[in-house]
Amino acid sequence: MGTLARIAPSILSADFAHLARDLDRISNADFIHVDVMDGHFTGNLTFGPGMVAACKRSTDVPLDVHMMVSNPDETIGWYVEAGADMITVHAEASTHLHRTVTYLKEHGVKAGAVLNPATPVGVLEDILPELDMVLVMSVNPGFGGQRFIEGTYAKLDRLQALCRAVGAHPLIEVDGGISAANIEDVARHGADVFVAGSAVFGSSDPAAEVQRLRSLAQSGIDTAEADAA
Ligand SMILES: O=C(CO)[C@H](O)[C@H](O)COP(=O)(O)O
Ligand SMILES: [Co+2]
Repeated sequence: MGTLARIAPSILSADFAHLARDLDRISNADFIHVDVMDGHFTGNLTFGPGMVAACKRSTDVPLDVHMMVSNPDETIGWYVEAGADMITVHAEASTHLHRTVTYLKEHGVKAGAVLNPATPVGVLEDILPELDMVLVMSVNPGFGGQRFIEGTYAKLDRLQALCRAVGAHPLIEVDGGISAANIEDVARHGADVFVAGSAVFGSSDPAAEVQRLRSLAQSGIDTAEADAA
């Protein structure tokens, strides 16, 4: 079987006053994407481990915790304890990425690294074989509802080439400005996990939007795999 498209709605665009209801509305998602921001690495402040633990109590969907924080090594244990299934840390913020990835694996948590739009894929070359996921930011981190940066397509191509060169097979997640208008193209360039905040929660039927995005992404993945065969 070929690669499966996975949709990770970002609760950054949920109604925080009705979080359990909104999590229920996306129970067909593949991951719940939790954007942790510290007001320092990003110009915005969002969730801490209490929110991750609350999500864990409210949904069976695996939690994909995106840590947009300075010095992630200092606080990553909080999110492991809170029940994160996958944690991604920014390459720009982590001074000991190999140690962090090793720590996560030892604690049974999937490990990923994130690249800001201006960070070249080459910085991950030596750690790629250890990673469960690479998250490519297609906006500058901090806020939902931003416009997708078109240079992401070429960056995904470079990441695919690097993965092939080192024999690594991480999931490739893309985050920021993903919608029905571009998800098929993003999938054609090698992504298989798609974060969508405003597109999902801006819809009157979030579950139907998750399904629509997944079908479009799957068709992009299938096209790319047929072209490569
Ligand atoms: O990490 C993020 C922002 O830093 C969010 O995950 C992202 O922006 C999702 O929101 P949208 O789909 O509305 O762009
Ligand atoms: Co995110």
